[in-house]
Amino acid sequence: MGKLGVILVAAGKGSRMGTAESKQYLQLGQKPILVHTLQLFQNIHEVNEIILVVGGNDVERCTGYVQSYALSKVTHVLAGGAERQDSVRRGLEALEQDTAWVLVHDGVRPFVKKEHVFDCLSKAKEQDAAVLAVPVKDTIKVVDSEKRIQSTPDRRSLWAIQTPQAFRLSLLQEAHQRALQEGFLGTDDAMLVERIGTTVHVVEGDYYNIKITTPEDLPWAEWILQNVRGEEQQ
Ligand SMILES: Nc1ccn([C@@H]2O[C@H](COP(=O)(O)OP(=O)(O)OP(=O)(O)O)[C@@H](O)[C@H]2O)c(=O)n1
Ligand SMILES: C[C@](O)(CO)[C@H](O)COP(=O)(O)O
Repeated sequence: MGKLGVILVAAGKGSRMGTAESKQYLQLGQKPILVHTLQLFQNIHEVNEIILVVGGNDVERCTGYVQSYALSKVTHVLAGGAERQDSVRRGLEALEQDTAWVLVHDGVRPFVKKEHVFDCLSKAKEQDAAVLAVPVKDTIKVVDSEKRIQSTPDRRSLWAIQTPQAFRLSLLQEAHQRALQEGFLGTDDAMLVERIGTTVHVVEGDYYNIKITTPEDLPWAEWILQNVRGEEQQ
C-alpha cells in the first residue's frame, strides 16, 4: 500500500495580502490560518506524515506551533525556496522512504473538505495524479499586454485548480527533477506532471476551498469558518 505524506507549503511572502505579517500567520478565528490547515491534515487518519515548509525566519515559530498544538504528524519543519516549486521540492526530499503517495497543499487553503481530500487521493491511486478543482463561474478571456481581448475559451472546458494535488510519489519526484534540470517553472505541481506526459485528472471540490490571497479574502474566510467549516472540523 505505501504511506501517505503531505507537503504543506507555507513559505511565501504573501505580498498580495499587503500585510507586514505573512498571510499564513494572520489570525482566523482563534488561531493562525496555517494552524487551521495543519490541524485539518493532522486529523485525517490516513495521513502518516506532514512536511511543513515555511520561510527561513519562521522555522522556529512553526516548530513552536507543532509543540503547542500537538501536531504529532509533522515530522519536519523546513525552510522553503524562492518559488513555490522550490518549496515543494524541498518537501519531497524530506519524505520518509516508504512513502508511496503524496498530497501537496497550500498552507493558506484552510477550508478544504476532508471528503474532497479523500476523493482526490482515491483518484490519484487509480490514475497516478489528480487535483481538486471547481468549474469557473465567470467568462474567462485571453487578454494581451494592451488589455485587448484576444480570445474567449469555451467556459465549459475551464476549471479553477485548487489543492491538494495528489500524486504517486515517484511520479512527482520525476516531474520535479525534470523541471529542475530543464529550468521549467510552473505555478502548480500538476503542470510539472503534465509536461512529462502523464494525464492529470480533475476531481470536483467546492468553492469554499479558497486560497487566502488578497485582503478581500479575509472577511470571506471568517464567514466560512463561522458558517460552513467550523473550528471543530479542523
Ligand atoms: N516560495 C514560495 C511561495 C509560495 N509558497 C506557498 O504556496 C502557497 C500558495 O502560494 P501564494 O498564495 O501565491 O502565496 P504567496 O506566494 O505567499 O503570495 P504572494 O504571491 O501574494 O506573495 C502558499 O501557502 C505559500 O505560502 C511557498 O511555500 N513557497
Ligand atoms: C497551486 C495553486 O494553488 C493552484 O491554483 C496555485 O497555482 C498557487 O499559485 P500561487 O501564485 O503560488 O498562489
